[in-house]
Amino acid sequence: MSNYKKVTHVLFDMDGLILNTEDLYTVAFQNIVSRYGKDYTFDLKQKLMGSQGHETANFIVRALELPITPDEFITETKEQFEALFPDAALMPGARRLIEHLHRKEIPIGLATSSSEESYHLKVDKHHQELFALFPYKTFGSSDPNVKRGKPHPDIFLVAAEKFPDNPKPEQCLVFEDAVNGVKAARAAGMQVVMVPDPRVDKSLTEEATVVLKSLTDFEPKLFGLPPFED
Ligand SMILES: O=c1[nH]cc([C@@H]2O[C@H](COP(=O)(O)O)[C@@H](O)[C@H]2O)c(=O)[nH]1
Ligand SMILES: [Mg+2]
Repeated sequence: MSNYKKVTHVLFDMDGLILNTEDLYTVAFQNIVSRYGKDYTFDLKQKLMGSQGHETANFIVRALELPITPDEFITETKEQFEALFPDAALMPGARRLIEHLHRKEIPIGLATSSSEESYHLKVDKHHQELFALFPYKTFGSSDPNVKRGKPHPDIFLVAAEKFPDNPKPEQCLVFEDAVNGVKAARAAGMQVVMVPDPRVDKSLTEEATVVLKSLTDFEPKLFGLPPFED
């Protein structure tokens, strides 16, 4: 018997999963903390991936003992993001999977911890057509219904409620790159396909239902979704 349960709806994380914005966050944050002689290590980054903007600012200012306020940190990030995010590239396999599910009329939703403003910076220049395929979008840092960032389940529960036919959590499959995102999806009662950064320690990927090196390796049939035809 298969360990995987059939799903009918799919929710996508964005940063580091559809778009390679994680490398850009690393550059942006390193540029800022370098001004104060600090390092934005992967260990610190992992703790922040999936959190909301204000949570990130509070955490990083405290963790690195920066001599600025969280609001000042947010102001500094804006300049970096405006320079870096418009040229964000797609992750391998993201376009093929999203277009496939759309073509097969599987309901898909976006569940990003980004703000709506940050979403537009990342998408408007090069990726509008692809993201137009998502009829339902949830922006964690902008949506008052998403009270807490990942690893809390709030965002996936709010995102699932947007589907008009009210799927149960177990009918939803989540795609995530981050440890906090996987925890959030599991806490919401959903199965989750994880495509982690290769630097993530294996012991931190164990909560995922499936762990893949790339979205190109995903087999929809495992979860009762229509197979690729190419
Ligand atoms: O190096 C970082 N990556 C990502 C984040 C946070 O994670 C969110 C993206 O999470 P997700 O992939 O779950 O949408 C970003 O909006 C940002 O707040 C961060 O703070 N630092
Ligand atoms: Mg992500």
